[in-house]
Amino acid sequence: MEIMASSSEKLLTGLVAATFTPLTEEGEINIKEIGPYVDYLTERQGVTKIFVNGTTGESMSLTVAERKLLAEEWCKKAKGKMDHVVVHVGCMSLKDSQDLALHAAQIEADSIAVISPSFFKPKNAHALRSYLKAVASAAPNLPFYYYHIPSITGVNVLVRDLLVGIEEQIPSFRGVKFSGIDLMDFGLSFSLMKPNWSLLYGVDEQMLSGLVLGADGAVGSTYNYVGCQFNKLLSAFEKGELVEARTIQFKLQDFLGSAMKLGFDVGVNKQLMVEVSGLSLGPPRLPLMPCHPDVAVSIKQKYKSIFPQC
Ligand SMILES: CC(=O)N[C@@H]([C@@H](O)[C@H](O)[C@H](O)CO)[C@@H](O)CC(=O)C(=O)O
Repeated sequence: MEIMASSSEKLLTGLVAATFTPLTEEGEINIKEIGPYVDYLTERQGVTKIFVNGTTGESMSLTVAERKLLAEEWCKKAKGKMDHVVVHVGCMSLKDSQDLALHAAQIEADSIAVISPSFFKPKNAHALRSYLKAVASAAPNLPFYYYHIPSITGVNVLVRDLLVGIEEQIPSFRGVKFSGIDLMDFGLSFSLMKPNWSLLYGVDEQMLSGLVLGADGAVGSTYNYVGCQFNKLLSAFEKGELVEARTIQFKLQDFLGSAMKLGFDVGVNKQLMVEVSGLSLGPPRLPLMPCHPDVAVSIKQKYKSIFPQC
């Protein structure tokens, strides 16, 4: 079995934006918007790590060919400007995931992440580990992350159960993107962590709680447009300035609380990114519905009142 050279490998830490997928108004991939998107994140938000083709990127609504095109363009445009590109390669079919994992290695992505299949669900940690191992084997030299998001997949295998012995099954395993709200599972997972793994938290409105428990960083959709504030939260936390860190966290909770009352979902979130960044990202793909203009305007007003400097 091939073992990764790990001496030069950096831990995945800090803020990682889960990117939206730019589409044209007709619903095709809008590849030309990716360059400006990378510049917006690095120059305006101070975000230099991205998680592409994930939930926010509507990966499960895209074809394998579209996902390859996107992954390739994100890697190309991020080169020399960003520090890390994680390509999410999870699919319903193991073969598709293996194909995408191999492709991610060929285009020199920094790492891959895999969500659990959710039509036929793994029944337990052993089944999920076996599935992840089969995907990872297609790209054995790429750092590999499990993407835990039970609210969407309906797969409730505890991360602390999944991690048991996983390094023997998947030598390229490097950690978890934990987009769940079970902070006990998150906390107990740390006892199984290896020094070269990262545990990244994925519920933006509770990021500070994740940090308090030991999160190495955070992956989320809102870091696309409030990354500048959340970098401040991270540095306040690192300096032990908890009051400042809480103040920023409460602001995001205030903002998202209002957005949720208006039906916040990936479609609304995407439109908000359009309004805030000026990028042309198009509508979401069906079955997600485009955001009603009045909703976007009202959420943007709230956004501007809370985050005037972003
Ligand atoms: C369910 C969901 O979409 N969760 C988001 C969060 O960033 C979420 O949008 C945020 O916490 C607001 O609820 C991320 O965890 C998803 C994500 O990182 C991804 O797009 O892969």
